[in-house]
Amino acid sequence: MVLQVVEKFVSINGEGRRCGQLATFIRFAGCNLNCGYCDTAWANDRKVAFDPMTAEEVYAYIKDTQVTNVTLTGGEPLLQQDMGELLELLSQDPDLYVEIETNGSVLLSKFSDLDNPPSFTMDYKLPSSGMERMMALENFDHLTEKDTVKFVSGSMTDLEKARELINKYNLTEKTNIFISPVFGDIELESIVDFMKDNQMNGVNMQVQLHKIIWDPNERGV
Ligand SMILES: C[S@@+](CC[C@H](N)C(=O)[O-])C[C@H]1O[C@@H](n2cnc3c(N)ncnc32)[C@H](O)[C@@H]1O
Ligand SMILES: Nc1nc2[nH]cc(C(=O)O)c2c(=O)[nH]1
Ligand code: SF4
Ligand SMILES: [Mg+2]
Repeated sequence: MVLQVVEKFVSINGEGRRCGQLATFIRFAGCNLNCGYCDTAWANDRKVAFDPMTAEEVYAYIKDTQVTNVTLTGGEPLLQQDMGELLELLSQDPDLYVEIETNGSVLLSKFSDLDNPPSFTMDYKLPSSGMERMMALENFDHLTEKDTVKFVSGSMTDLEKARELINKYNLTEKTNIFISPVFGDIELESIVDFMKDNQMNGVNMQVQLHKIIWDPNERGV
């Protein structure tokens, strides 16, 4: 079996806890969701061209970059059949900090037997994505202080839902929380106002940095 890699590159991470730091990105083909706002829908096309790579080849590429932060993304990376093998391999290298972006529909419990698990950045898909029904709420029980829940918000309804979930599942006590705008779809100030109005302590607002530096549709950055 192989991993289906649609692009791999070094850039600054434009999202998450290590935003602004160099990272090696590996983007995998295919996704089980179809979010209305998806900025990488091209990677989910059934006919997308991919590089078939073994876990060892992906690891060799990462080491070759000499960049120690790694972001595995997609598409939905946790749907790759050999992802367990890759995560196992990466987890044995103490020099690497590995993040994996995942869409909230794949059970994280499947990956809980790793000795040194990656940092999971798990989206909860809010109403404006059109995919909320696919969310596996039990994933909230598997997140730790190493992980992140991300709420990509495109409307006030989305923000309300994020607030409700943060409170209901006590998420600020368990893990890191980010609220990000669906790029270009919501007034940035309205997110800050919402956070102020609702005393959202311990929550980070974040705008995708790479979309400010480069053209928002640019690939490989
Ligand atoms: C393309 S997804 C790939 C990983 C995984 N499928 C997921 O959705 O988390 C990577 C991240 O980009 C975010 N994203 C996609 N389109 C976006 C947009 N138009 N504006 C802001 N964030 C977006 C997703 O919500 C996710 O957090
Ligand atoms: N620079 C940059 N940072 C990112 N952080 C997460 C990304 C992603 O697509 O998952 C991403 C991306 O595509 N580019
Ligand atoms: S889950 Fe991620 S890759 Fe899949 S459609 Fe949604 S944003 Fe795009
Ligand atoms: Mg992206």
